[in-house]
Amino acid sequence: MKTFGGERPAVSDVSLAVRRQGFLALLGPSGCGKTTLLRMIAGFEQPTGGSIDFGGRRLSDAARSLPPERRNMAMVFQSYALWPHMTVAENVGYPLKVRGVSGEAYRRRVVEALALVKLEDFAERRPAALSGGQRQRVALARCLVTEPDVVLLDEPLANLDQHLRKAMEETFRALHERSGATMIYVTHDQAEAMALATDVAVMSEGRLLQVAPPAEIYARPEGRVVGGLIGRGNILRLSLPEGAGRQIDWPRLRLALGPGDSGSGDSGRRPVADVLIRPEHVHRGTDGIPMRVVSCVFEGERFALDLALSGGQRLKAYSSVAIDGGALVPFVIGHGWRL
Ligand SMILES: Nc1ncnc2c1ncn2[C@@H]1O[C@H](COP(=O)(O)OP(=O)(O)OP(=O)(O)O)[C@@H](O)[C@H]1O
Repeated sequence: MKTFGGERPAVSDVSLAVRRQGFLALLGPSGCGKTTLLRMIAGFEQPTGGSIDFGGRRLSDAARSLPPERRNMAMVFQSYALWPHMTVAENVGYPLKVRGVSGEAYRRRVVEALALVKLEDFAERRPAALSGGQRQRVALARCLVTEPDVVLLDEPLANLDQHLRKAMEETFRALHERSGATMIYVTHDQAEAMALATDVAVMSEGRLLQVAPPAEIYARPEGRVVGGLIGRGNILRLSLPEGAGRQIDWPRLRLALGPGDSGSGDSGRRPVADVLIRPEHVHRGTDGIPMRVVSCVFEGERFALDLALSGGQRLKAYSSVAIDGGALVPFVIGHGWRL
């Protein structure tokens, strides 16, 4: 828990076990407390309640806190904070100098760290002569040179363009495999989190909502916030019979969407539930129910459809062919997930 004196704590009720050598992505909207949690793990902030342990050792609680330099962790920030007057090799070697490493050991470790991020040929350049992605890789090498147990990354790709982000994702994945470090990665980009992480933790308003591997959190999100944040899809309000389970199949969905309810969910006869429908589970089919195609947008590899149900609720779907806007077409929903 961390309170800065405001009414609501920046972080509260976060109980989280990070898998050793795992890659945990901390995901959530702006201001939800991701950075504060990361800074507490690093030792830059002290919790006002609760505690943080690492490998059986207490790092901090409200009474005391081990200083950051004694945690064997390294943090990479959004702004790379490289020293402009130093070469790439000098920037990377700086943390070793501070620790009193010199001579052959110093040279070997700088070369190894530069090789990890594939910047061996740039050792003598100054940061000003590098691209954004290369600068970020220098910052990464500087953080890995001390062989930290834990690498903390605060939106490290936020300042890069879309193309570079993709390339850097590859770098992160490879680095995670080769370095053996446990990584904790803050982002508000869910696609990035899903692509990189072994586990995704979703936060909202200072609280931890769910922690699970990417495929698990995508298929079985808990609640509207996680369902709305992870992947694409729509949340329908549907009246379902008691004990319908979490995975709702097409016969049940058809009944809930059928004449009478019309998908409005306000029949008043049965409890109303939030059901997440992924676009890849919505298909054209003769045994489907008619939906109005509101728009059909070409996305390169496919068309993205916006569909309106008779009760007014909306669905996304994909199609390999274009469908005229305004057409009334039967669609089947393979299954949905009750949130
Ligand atoms: N030093 C501070 N003093 C007072 N309030 C703070 C401080 N640091 C953070 N907060 C508040 O704590 C809350 C969580 O902030 P935090 O930076 O952890 O969010 P975040 O999820 O990392 O957001 P973003 O994605 O925008 O960086 C916010 O309401 C913020 O205003």
